Amino acid sequence: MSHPAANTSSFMTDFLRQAGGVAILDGGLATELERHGADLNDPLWSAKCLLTSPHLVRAVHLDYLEAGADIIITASYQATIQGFEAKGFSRGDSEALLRKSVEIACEARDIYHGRCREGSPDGNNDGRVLKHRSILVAASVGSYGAYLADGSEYSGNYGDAITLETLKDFHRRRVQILAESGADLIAFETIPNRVEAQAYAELLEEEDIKIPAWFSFNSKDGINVVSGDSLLECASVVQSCKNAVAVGINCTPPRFIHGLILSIKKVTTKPILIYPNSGESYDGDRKEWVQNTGISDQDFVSYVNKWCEIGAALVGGCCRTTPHTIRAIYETLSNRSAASLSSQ
Ligand SMILES: C[S+](C)CC[C@H](N)C(=O)O
Ligand SMILES: N[C@@H](CCS)C(=O)O
Ligand SMILES: [Zn+2]
Repeated sequence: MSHPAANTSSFMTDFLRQAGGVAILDGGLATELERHGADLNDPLWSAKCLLTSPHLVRAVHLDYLEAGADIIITASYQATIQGFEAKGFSRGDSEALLRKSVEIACEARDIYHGRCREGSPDGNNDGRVLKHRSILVAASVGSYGAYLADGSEYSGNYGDAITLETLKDFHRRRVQILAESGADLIAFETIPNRVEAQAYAELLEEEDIKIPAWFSFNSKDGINVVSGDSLLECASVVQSCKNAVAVGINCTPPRFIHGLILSIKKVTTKPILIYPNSGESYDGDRKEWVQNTGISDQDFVSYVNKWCEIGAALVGGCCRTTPHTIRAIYETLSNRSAASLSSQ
């Protein structure tokens, strides 16, 4: 896709129109990597697979495309130049690893489009969605708290030493590299506080970043973002950012999403994105999810139509959701468009 800065205002609305009104995001990337045997108990978390198992990252992207995702999110959530350098990589190699996360996702998209061309004309594709369509690659940028690798993205409390300027400097080079990597947009995800959203917005402007971005916050009370900062203020920062093409919530329990969409709607005209986790909670010391607090795919998906009715325009899943979740969202939204067509 071509997307000079001048087109930013219509970038997402055009894409959503092509997708039939609602676009489907992928589900948990790290979750799937672990399910396939990857050990993510590492400061780089899922980005460790860029070093050890890029083929697995590509396979998981493909699984999500075949489940019906229109947008795939790269394995760069916890890929930072600082994190790679701490492992002994040079600056150049660290930057190359960031680019590699995007290359892997673009390869998966190419392979997928090849499979669509070869797909069976009778539509019998072993349960895979092989439908030629525009697919976006979103370059993930996890927060400073994610880099800390202790689950700090669920507290957002960075201490007084971390300022707007510190955060801009922390993210600057990474954002520049990802913006020039061939990705279609940047996904600022699991943003835990207002100052980090402000840092991203200012960086996009200062560095004259040429691709659009989405901003996605997380909440643990259904009212504010996890740090306790006002969601309305956070979403207003995004509303004022001209490169921002969507604003929303990820990695947050599904039961909170309805109220959060209603809040965001009060302060934005931008498309709203929603990709909740399963409702389980993360133990950052053990790098494990605490079970028994989550919900089933059926329960998750039972919320989807309602979220779209009240304004969600991009819907997927975050941690502990899988290609099954995305496939179920795909089915639900297909039934929804069929029903609205037959009632016209
Ligand atoms: C979104 S959380 C589950 C990511 C992993 C966390 N930053 C850690 O390193 O433990
Ligand atoms: N894109 C990341 C988000 C973590 S909150 C992942 O799915 O692993
Ligand atoms: Zn998540």
